[in-house]
Amino acid sequence: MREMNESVEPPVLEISDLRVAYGSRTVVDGLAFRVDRGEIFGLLGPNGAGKTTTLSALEGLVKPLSGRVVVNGVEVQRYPIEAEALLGVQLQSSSFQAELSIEQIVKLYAGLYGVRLSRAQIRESIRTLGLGEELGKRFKHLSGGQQQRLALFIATIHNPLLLLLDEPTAGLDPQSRRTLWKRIEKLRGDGSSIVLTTHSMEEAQAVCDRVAIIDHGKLLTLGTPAELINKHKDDPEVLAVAHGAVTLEDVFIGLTGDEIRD
Ligand SMILES: Nc1ncnc2c1ncn2[C@@H]1O[C@H](COP(=O)(O)OP(=O)(O)OP(=O)(O)O)[C@@H](O)[C@H]1O
Repeated sequence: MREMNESVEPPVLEISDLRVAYGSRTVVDGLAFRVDRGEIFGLLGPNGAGKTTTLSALEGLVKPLSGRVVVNGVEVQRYPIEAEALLGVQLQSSSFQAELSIEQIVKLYAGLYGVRLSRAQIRESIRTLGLGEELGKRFKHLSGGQQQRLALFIATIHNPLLLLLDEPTAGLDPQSRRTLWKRIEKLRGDGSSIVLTTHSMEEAQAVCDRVAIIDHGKLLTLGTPAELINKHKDDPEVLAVAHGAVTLEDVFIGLTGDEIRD
């Protein structure tokens, strides 16, 4: 029982009954979950499950058929500008201006977000990203890992409360993945909450505090990786795909099936 005077922190993100359709096709179908302060929350699902669409609705980029998205008490649909200031979104590499240098890109986005950074501060941030040597390099000439590191930095330049990352480690080698995870965990340590998608169940099991597995736009299960393994380890569909100790990947495949999605 909570004490009467105990203060309860509002969730950083709360979505309820979220439904999104493209034309007549409903691709997010009644999703509901909450994310607390300092959580790394994984949104998992096969190709086409509705993960990116859900993130787009959280960002206010697509208009839901129904449901509410509330970021730290601010309803995204009603107060998009206020909500945007609380959100950090990692842009795809293709969204950056390929011909600009790293320094120009940092300056540009600092300006767009209204963050005042001196030239020395910009250079120092770029150095701490491990990109000091690449200061004048054009974005298009950076490696995939360097581009992802820069994209994560830009997404967090205004210290957002909630960070939305769509497959942040896709296509990266193990070294770059580790570096990026360390940065994500540091951001969590500094007080941000993170919602991310990944197709790596191993990563999700290792890094996410809680995960939601969705398919066909519907929530199938939600909890810490250990809770989900415990809850589903005796499901016949999970046992059928497990080799030895049940993993989060076994739970994922058991619940979503093993047929390939388009
Ligand atoms: N702009 C769009 N117009 C019409 N249909 C779309 C659009 N964007 C996505 N879809 C469809 O909506 C469904 C959900 O797509 P979404 O990109 O949200 O899935 P996802 O879980 O992120 O998949 P992936 O893991 O492949 O990135 C898919 O069937 C997709 O083809």
